[in-house]
Amino acid sequence: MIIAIYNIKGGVGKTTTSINLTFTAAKNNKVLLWDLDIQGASSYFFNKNPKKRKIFKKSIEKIIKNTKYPNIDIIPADTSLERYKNSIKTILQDLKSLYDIIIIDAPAVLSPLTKDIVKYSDIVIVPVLPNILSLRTYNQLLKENLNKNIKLFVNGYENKPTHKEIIKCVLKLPKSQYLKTYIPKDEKIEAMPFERMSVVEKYPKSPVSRAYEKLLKEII
Ligand SMILES: Nc1ncnc2c1ncn2[C@@H]1O[C@H](COP(=O)(O)OP(=O)(O)OP(=O)(O)O)[C@@H](O)[C@H]1O
Repeated sequence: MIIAIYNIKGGVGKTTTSINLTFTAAKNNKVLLWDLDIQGASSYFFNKNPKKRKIFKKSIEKIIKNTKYPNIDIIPADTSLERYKNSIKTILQDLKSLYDIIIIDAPAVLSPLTKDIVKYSDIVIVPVLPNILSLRTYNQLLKENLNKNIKLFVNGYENKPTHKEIIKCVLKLPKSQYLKTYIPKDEKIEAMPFERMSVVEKYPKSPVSRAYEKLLKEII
């Protein structure tokens, strides 16, 4: 199954979600995390730096890196994303035969590449912050009509009136457009990059880790 984590808007939790879902999924599945964001934030968690790579000189399998986690492989960030032009569909088909779950950390732009990722993924999950503007950007993405399985979920939820209002707005959307699991705002998440560790790994029984488990279940 290919799960793309994407939003046109930046800073909404795409990398945070990619990393934590990767570790959650890896408990029972062989997982590939493909860091398609040139900033390389997901790669950073595995001590990998973005590279300029000539993908067409090598098959996709050759650029996959093992990690110290037996169930997690990664394709680290690549600064020359134009190399994937017109080839995403075939690449994803090839990768699908090698892994149970492929998680794509996609960049916050609406480009031919991200449109292809959205189009050829089995599900696109869209982290939205609990505010109206974030919901509005999600609608912009839906209007592109790229995939019928594009679902938002709220990230960074706090138990306060404005956030409760946003949840009410989400629950009024057609069921096909949202995941009902939301991820709470948690300081442990902000600390993740300091230790290059996911919260799921470090605090497996915390409410936020349980929320990621629930989110993955809902996705699958
Ligand atoms: N649920 C959460 N609770 C607390 N902090 C969070 C949460 N989700 C994300 N953050 C913090 O918000 C910031 C942005 O998150 P992240 O880097 O995952 O977003 P992004 O969408 O990948 O950003 P970019 O568009 O720059 O790639 C980070 O500092 C992260 O630690």
